[in-house]
Parts: sequence; C-alpha cells; structure tokens
Amino acid sequence: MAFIEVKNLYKRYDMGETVIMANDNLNFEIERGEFALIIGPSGAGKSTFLNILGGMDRASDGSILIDGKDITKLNERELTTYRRYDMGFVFQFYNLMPNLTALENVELATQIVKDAKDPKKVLEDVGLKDRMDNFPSQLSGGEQQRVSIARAIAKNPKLLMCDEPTGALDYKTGKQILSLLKDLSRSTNTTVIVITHNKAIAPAADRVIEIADSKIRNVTLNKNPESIDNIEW
Ligand SMILES: Nc1ncnc2c1ncn2[C@@H]1O[C@H](COP(=O)(O)OP(=O)(O)OP(=O)(O)O)[C@@H](O)[C@H]1O
Repeated sequence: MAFIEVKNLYKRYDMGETVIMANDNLNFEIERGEFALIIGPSGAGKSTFLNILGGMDRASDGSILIDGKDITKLNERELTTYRRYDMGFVFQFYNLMPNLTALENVELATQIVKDAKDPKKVLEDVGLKDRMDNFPSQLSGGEQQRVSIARAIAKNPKLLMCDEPTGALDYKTGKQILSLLKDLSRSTNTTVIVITHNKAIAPAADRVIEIADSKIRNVTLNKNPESIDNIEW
C-alpha cells in the first residue's frame, strides 16, 4: 500500500443553477519520502485538492488514505488533530507573525505538537543560523520562506504541502527554496508535495502528477530525478 492513495476523488461546488466539478475522479498514489509535484494550469483544481488533502475542506466523494487512514472519513475534531500533527504547510506568501522573530515563529508552531524538533536546529538546517533573532520585515523573501519551511518541518509532520512556494520569489531564490524542499524530503524522509504552474521543474521530482480541467492527465515517475541546479526555465 502506498503512503498516500487517492481513490475516485470528486469535489463539486454547488452554485445553485450550476455545479462546478473542481476535482473529477482523481486517482493516484504517492510513496513515503517522495518529492512530488502537482502541476497544472490555473483553475485545474490543484488548490481544491490541496485543501482536501490538508483537511481544510471536504471531498464530495471518494477517499484519501494516508498511512492507511482515510482522512475523508474524519470528523471535525479528528481533522483538527490531523492538521495539527500530521501536516506541515508552506504557502506562497510565508504567513509569518510579523511581531515575532524567526525563532519565535518556529517556537510558536512547535508548542502545539508533542514530538516537535528543536526550533534552533531546524532554523540552522534551513540556513538561518545567524538570522534567528530577526523579525520577518528584516528578512528577504527567500529567508522568510525558509522560516516558514522551518516552522512547518519543526512540527515533524508526516507530510509537507507547499502551494506555489516560489511564487513570490525571484528565479535564483526560487531554485534555492525548491532545492531545500527536495533536500529535506531526502534527509528527513518527509513526503513533500509541491503545487506549481512551472512544468520545467518536473524532471527534478520523483513523481509528477499533471492535472488539467479537474482531471488527472498524466502521472510520471522519475527513477533518477535531475538536480534542481541543472534545470533552467
Ligand atoms: N469555494 C469555491 N466555490 C466555487 N468554486 C470554486 C471554489 N473553489 C474553487 N472553485 C472552482 O474550482 C475550480 C478549480 O479551482 P482551484 O482553485 O482548485 O484551481 P487551481 O488549479 O488551484 O488554480 P490556481 O493555480 O489559479 O490557484 C475553478 O473553476 C474554481 O473557480
């Protein structure tokens, strides 16, 4: 059994007269520790899927097994626990607390879980050893994204979900952040899922899931993924 199994997953938005089918019978798997991409154009249904996988929204039909547990069957309380302990989130716009330092932002996240990692060690791991006491406004975009990755990873999540994590960053910084995410998946065996428009990154991933018009168009496995450093776009 794969670590993540998406089976016959549907999400419909009932808009009165019309129904919008945002996820239309998705079926795919992701193995533990993979660096996986979900790629597709705007409106394809990527965020809809991520919201369901992340426990922020509910499927209309179908199931998502994570480590054998069907998260579509969880009640509200169980979903809160799932979001808190099992999930790490990284978004395009970092969402850091502006009045807390980098270290305090990470510490805050670790306070709500049981088996958290040492916030200082995690900040060191993402290359911010010397910036822990800075506030977000004193950090570059790339550094702020590193803090948000540290904050997500410090919770020791089963799964790290990243929605357009390089969307607000320049080319070089975006590459560094993607390399960091891929390295983390390797060094911690955390499953990392990145949602992106950027098809050029595909050769660097272990698995590429292409979505278009609410459906899965293609799933590709790369046995020997490229280093992100070797990819140009
Ligand atoms: N809460 C909602 N109510 C109604 N329709 C929605 C809702 N959320 C998303 N949709 C619709 O579902 C479809 C898929 O949207 P979604 O945001 O998942 O796409 P996406 O691939 O993430 O796009 P983008 O890359 O632009 O974020 C779109 O047609 C969108 O308008």
